[in-house]
Amino acid sequence: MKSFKPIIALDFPNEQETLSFLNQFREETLYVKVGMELYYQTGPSLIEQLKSRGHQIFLDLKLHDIPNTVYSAMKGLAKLGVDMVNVHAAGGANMMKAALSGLEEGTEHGKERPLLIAVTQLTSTSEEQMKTEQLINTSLNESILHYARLTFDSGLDGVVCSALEAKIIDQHIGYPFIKVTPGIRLHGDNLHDQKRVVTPEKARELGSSAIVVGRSITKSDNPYETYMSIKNTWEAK
Ligand SMILES: O=C(O)c1cc(=O)[nH]c(=O)n1[C@@H]1O[C@H](COP(=O)(O)O)[C@@H](O)[C@H]1O
Repeated sequence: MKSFKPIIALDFPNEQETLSFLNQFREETLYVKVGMELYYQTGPSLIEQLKSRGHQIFLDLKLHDIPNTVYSAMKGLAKLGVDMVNVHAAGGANMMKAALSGLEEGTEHGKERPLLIAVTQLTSTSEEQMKTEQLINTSLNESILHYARLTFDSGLDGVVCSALEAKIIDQHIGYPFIKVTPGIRLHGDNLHDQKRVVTPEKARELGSSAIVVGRSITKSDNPYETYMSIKNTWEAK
């Protein structure tokens, strides 16, 4: 199974804040996540800078549109040479297959295709919300497993879910299938927007392939030390 460093979510509003945050890490090469907040302000030029500093990149734009649009968008994103991208599994099997074709066709000859994963249920969603707002009348785990199966059958590399669901996915879906898990909180964190949360230790125990950590690092008093301590815990497998 591929092993990933903890992925730092660079949820910043501009390039300046992002680079000054990264400067604290000196020579350390990181796996970073660029999401909508940052990418919509900085676009491909920031991606180039991150690559030139040696960082690996998860470009988290969560595409969800008709298959043709997602195909064309992915074909363009493949040219950025990032390591991982994502879609929403709720877009359906045809959309996910179109995303994969776009990526395959857009990847430069001789280069590796970015990994493609699909969001199952956002980690900010509770079972109650899923039932009342999405009108999905199964358990949260059933819904996540259903989306994970659809993702696997569509040929993608893995899913985004909470580490709480990693085991059930492993039990029902063949390997290798990546479980990228945000919703990571440290003891003492005072952040309450995510609903399905676990600590890095617990995520490791539960079989997560990669943890995504944002504010617990970016808003900490000493981001470098917080990151290194999470990394040490994560790597003590
Ligand atoms: O796709 C994601 O990365 C994602 C999916 C999900 O279900 N939940 C989730 O929190 N994320 C992202 O993971 C990061 C979590 O940030 P923190 O809550 O600050 O650790 C954010 O950048 C979210 O956009």
